[in-house]
Amino acid sequence: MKCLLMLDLLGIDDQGEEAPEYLLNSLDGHLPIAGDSESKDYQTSTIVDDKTYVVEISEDGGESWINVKIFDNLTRSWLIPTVLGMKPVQLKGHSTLLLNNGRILVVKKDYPLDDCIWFLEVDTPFVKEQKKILGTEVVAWSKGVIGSSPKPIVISGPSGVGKGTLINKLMKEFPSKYGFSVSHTTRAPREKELNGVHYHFTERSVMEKDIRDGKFLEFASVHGNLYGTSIEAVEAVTDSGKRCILDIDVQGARSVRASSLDAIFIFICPPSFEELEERLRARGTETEEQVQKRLRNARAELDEGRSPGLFDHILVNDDLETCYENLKKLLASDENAGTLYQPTTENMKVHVSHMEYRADEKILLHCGTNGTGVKVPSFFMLDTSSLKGGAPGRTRGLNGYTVVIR
Ligand SMILES: Nc1nc2c(ncn2[C@@H]2O[C@H](COP(=O)(O)OP(=O)(O)O)[C@@H](O)[C@H]2O)c(=O)[nH]1
Ligand SMILES: Nc1ncnc2c1ncn2[C@@H]1O[C@H](COP(=O)(O)OP(=O)(O)O)[C@@H](O)[C@H]1O
Repeated sequence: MKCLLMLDLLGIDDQGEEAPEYLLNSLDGHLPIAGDSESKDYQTSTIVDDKTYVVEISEDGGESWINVKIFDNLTRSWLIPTVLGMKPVQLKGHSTLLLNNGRILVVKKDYPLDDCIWFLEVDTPFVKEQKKILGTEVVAWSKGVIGSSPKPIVISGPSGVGKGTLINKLMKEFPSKYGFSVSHTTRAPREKELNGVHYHFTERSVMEKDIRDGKFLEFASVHGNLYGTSIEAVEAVTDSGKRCILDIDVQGARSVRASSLDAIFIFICPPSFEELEERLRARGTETEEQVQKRLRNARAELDEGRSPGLFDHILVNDDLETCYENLKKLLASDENAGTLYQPTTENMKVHVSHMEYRADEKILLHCGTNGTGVKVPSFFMLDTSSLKGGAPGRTRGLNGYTVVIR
């Protein structure tokens, strides 16, 4: 059984002949763990170069969880990888299909389309980078999202330049369009700052553990405190259909640039260093010592911010209203560059039972039942040709359409 499935993935059938037209990996092809016919445990295997990635579901007492292990076909030994990202839960079965970009498509059995598509990244740029950093085998999960999403906006600039002021204006004028990524920080709250609104104010030890557990898209030590953007902070805003705004320092912007998050990067400059100093003092939220530290750091940030390749746009915040108008213009032109695809919810109430690879990065999903549980054969063509993002967040940009068989 196991052997058969692997041959399927290679595009060869059990007669040793080339599989026609597409690869078929049926959800009915779950592999009961050998020697335990009563077991509700399942596994699928996918060969990528010298390695076989085994995704297995274990069930116990109504709970189910998913494990990934790797068989090294050269050394004939098992490897336990570091697993990053948000993983699927409550699986009743699954099927896997190798895509050509270091990702394995994992489809949960008997779930609606908007909750059944997952990606296990095994050889993407993000995973390669993490392998180097961690020195272990790495795999990373991300949830697939049908339809495109508005691009997040990263705003950086030295302390006191007016980032918060500009972002507040934008959120006030367009509350249903923009959402703020609430960062975590170890710094103490300022007067009037609310936990969960301006920041998640966090103990350093807790934040360090969450960083180790892979919950952060980026983090940096800024002015002596730890700041970081959790993956969920960004994805929750984007999932709600809003354009996510990140107010992060230049180091954080660099990390996001290197991540899979497809964002627009804006750097805010002061008209002069003297003006920056004046604004920072006039705000009156920092001690003199803290002001001095922020000003020292500002010089380096201004140099870095202007370095080529990091920021897409630089705005000078001299007159506030002028800068705000320029920011709005810039965001409007960027918005128009991409058309948003939103599939109808009707398409998304079906339950998937099989999948087949077709040409042009399209995958045909066989959907057995409709939303009311009535058995009606239906098909959904999943288009993976315009994927955006990926682990450790969401894989967005999936397109699709129902297929009518006449
Ligand atoms: N890398 C990173 N920087 C952040 C994050 N949140 C805030 N910052 C940056 O940390 C710096 C200090 O922020 P804050 O203490 O609120 O003071 P402010 O700069 O005077 O507004 C600013 O440059 C913020 O952009 C984050 O999640 N990640
Ligand atoms: N264009 C501007 N001209 C004068 N003061 C400004 C301008 N933009 C912001 N400010 C003021 O400067 C101070 C710092 O702005 P803030 O938004 O808190 O900066 P940041 O978030 O970048 O640290 C605030 O008191 C704000 O009211």
